[in-house]
Amino acid sequence: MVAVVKLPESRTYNRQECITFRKTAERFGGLSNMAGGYILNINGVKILTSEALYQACRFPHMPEVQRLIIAERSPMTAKMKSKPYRDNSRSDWDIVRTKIMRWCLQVKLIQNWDKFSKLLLETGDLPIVEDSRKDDFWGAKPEDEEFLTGANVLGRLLMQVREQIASGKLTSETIVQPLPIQDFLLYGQDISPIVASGEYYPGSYMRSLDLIKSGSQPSSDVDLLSISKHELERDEEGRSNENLEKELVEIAEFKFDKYDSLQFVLLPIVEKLQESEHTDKELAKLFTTNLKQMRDWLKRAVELGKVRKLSKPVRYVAESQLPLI
Ligand SMILES: Nc1c(N[C@@H]2O[C@H](COP(=O)(O)O)[C@@H](O)[C@H]2O)[nH]c(=O)[nH]c1=O
Repeated sequence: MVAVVKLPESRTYNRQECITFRKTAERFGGLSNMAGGYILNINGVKILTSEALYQACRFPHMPEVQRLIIAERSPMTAKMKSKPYRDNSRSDWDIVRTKIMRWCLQVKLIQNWDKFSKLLLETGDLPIVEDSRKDDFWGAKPEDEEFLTGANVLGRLLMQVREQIASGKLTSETIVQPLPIQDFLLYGQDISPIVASGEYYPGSYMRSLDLIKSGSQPSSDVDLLSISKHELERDEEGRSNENLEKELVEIAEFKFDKYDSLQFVLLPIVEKLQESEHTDKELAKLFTTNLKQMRDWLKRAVELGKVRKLSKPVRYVAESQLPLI
């Protein structure tokens, strides 16, 4: 069955009454996905522009193509890199692309809060329009000197995000949740919740995904913890409630603060170290993060008494060999 995608209606904008942008060097050029200076970090992967992120989202099933796109320094070249593979974009691309674009903008905002929120708010309450020579879906095309016509979906999403800032729905502390769609992946791994600092939470996060997908979006660490509790109740795999209760206690004892959200990070690392000892380099590779980030996490795990650091050579092992789950 072929899904029929309803296209948003086209509108006409008077240039004099709008904020328009075409080139990134213009006054409001930072609103463009092509704008540099808004670095993103997804699952520990540095991505130079929201354009590269958006294009990479086409290919969750082709991590090698994602790598080609993300490796490009120029956003336009990143977009060009995706061109030969476009026919292989995820099969529901036309249905999900607008949601994905909104998510990309939210990530751009959260990880570049000061600069991007300021720019968005400087647009006041004027319509925002991407002035595009050829794209009247994301932008609007000039009719003449005065008017532009198009669906202007990017401009409308930017206005939505602006509204979310003004209403306090989005703040610098917001955790942007991954979209509740199938195969929302970067380099073969589920995309994790996004925070300003770019820290990410592999492993245990997976356990919350079913609930996110079922429509119950966790909004805080507390909610995510309670998800583990739900999981606990509906576990049918023979895992005893007692052990799962223990997991919850273990998680709670990590004493997270708002930015830590360490339950997502440390638990899988500790689990790994219960199987066997590992060096920090091995762990960084296993959890696809950089060495510095992994060392920070290990330091914290050692402080919390969950992991022991061994020397000569330096390696790590879980303090407790008891299964957490
Ligand atoms: N077509 C165009 C821009 N449009 C941008 O391209 C992105 C969407 O790409 P896609 O949906 O893959 O065609 C999105 O960020 C939109 O704003 N930008 C530019 O500088 N120059 C262009 O020629």
